[in-house]
Amino acid sequence: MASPEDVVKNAKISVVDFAAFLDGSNKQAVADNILASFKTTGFVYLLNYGVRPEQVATIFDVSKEFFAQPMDVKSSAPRLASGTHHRGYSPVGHTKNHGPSYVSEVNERFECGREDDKRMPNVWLPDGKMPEFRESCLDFFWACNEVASNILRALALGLGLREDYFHQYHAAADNQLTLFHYVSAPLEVLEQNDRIGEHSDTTSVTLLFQDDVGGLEFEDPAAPGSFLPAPPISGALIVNIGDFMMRWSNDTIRSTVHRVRPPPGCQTQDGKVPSRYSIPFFCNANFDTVVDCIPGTWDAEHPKKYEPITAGKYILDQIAETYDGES
Ligand SMILES: O=C(O)CCC(=O)C(=O)O
Ligand SMILES: [Fe+2]
Repeated sequence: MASPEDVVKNAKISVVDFAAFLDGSNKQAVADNILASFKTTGFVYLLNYGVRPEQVATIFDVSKEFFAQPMDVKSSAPRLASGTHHRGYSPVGHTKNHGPSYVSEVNERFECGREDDKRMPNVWLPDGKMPEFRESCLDFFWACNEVASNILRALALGLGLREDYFHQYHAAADNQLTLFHYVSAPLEVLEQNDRIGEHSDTTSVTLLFQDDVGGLEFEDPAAPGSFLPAPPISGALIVNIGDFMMRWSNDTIRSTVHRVRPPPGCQTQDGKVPSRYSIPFFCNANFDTVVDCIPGTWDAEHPKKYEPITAGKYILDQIAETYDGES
């Protein structure tokens, strides 16, 4: 794993210690640093973001155990055929890369949300299979929801707004937790089929937990079309802004294109790139609340570029395209 110092030297993403925001000792300075990183790269690394390392380790263990189940077990919690129903298990090949090559992506995933979401009910394993799985996923979902709320408070302060400005727009927790398993595969296969293709997220903010394998890359804001690594840093969470927040901020903060490739110089095992596990948490504004450009992001000289919209309409229109709709 890279050290924070290496990342600061080699990449453009800031590494920010969130402790002084959470304990209230230096909120504004932390908020300003986070906002500055979102404006330049769309990403930030956060240290001391408020989740115990053991809780993160536990969900990675649970994820590994889930993906190690036989296919008939995993498939007994299938993602539904609708392209917009992002719940349950999707095997390798069920998503397409929307980048230049439009090939299948070499990952399997499990997606879930809050348990009382009537529009998109969760899809769990049948009773008796990994009995702790549901509770572990939901515990981690709510831990992530808390982290995201704190980041949105920092973002509001950075933007010169009331700290709870974003709260009312995210109170529904219309969020999604995804467990990803990028399967081990020969390098040639991964050179022709992305682990995850170039995309930007549709969210307000995304939290990304990754193991120590690496391979996440983001588009260099200074050189569109070329990518820089966002390597794992021990104990740090990666946070990135999504398209909805970029639009909401009248394009004053960036949603940056990113992808997952085999990590540069990775050691193959038996000619194969090692598998990788990651856990993104997609934090969305309430699907039913109309939002208009954030105060302070527009004025007579920088008029609003966008009409008011709900996150539900915006996001569902976009994610329907990501799945092939046949499975
Ligand atoms: O697995 C990763 O590192 C990135 C995942 C990602 O970008 C996504 O699911 O939107
Ligand atoms: Fe993403």
